[in-house]
Amino acid sequence: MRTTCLFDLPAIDAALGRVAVALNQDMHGLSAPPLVLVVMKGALVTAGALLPKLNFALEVDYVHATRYQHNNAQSELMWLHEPTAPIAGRQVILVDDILDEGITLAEVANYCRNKGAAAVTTLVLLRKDRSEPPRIEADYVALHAPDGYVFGYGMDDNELSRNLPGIYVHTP
Ligand SMILES: O=P(O)(O)OC[C@H]1O[C@H](OP(=O)(O)OP(=O)(O)O)[C@H](O)[C@@H]1O
Ligand SMILES: Nc1nc2[nH]cnc2c(=O)[nH]1
Repeated sequence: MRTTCLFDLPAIDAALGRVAVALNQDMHGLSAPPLVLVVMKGALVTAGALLPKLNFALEVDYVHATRYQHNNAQSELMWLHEPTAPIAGRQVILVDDILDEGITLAEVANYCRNKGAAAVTTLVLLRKDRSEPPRIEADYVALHAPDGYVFGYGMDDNELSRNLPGIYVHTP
């Protein structure tokens, strides 16, 4: 099996730059700093690259929720860490690495709404273009990829390869 690079670092950085410009415009002039919630672990690298491109006052916290083991989706989302920052009444910006079936992002967004978030905005590095639509669409999408398991730039391949400097797929 070979490994093929879908997006290298300059392509990812340029795409994150484009969504940052849009987010900066949309969040300009808010009355209170929004809460950026990073969905661990996959969004760690995306958040690290995105945050310095944002030019408005914001607070950062994280949620750790997972539903993929050994590259396969489980039906249940497992919550490993809930955010500690206050959510009620705030604008929340969810940052995740990948939107696949959309179950993770939909459940985390619902969690925030149930905690009383004033608004929930979603941003993903990569939207996987599957035949079935995801449960939720992201408000900001940096890149699109065809269906197939991707890894690198925070995304794991059986828990490895999150450190790869690009987004990759296995090809026969
Ligand atoms: O749209 P979905 O089909 O729900 O999949 C997307 C989720 O899957 C990955 O997380 P994973 O559960 O693999 O945990 P990880 O972030 O620790 O890798 C990814 O980081 C997203 O959060
Ligand atoms: N690493 C990784 N995690 C995912 N979570 C949902 N889809 C994927 C994928 O293609 N790769």
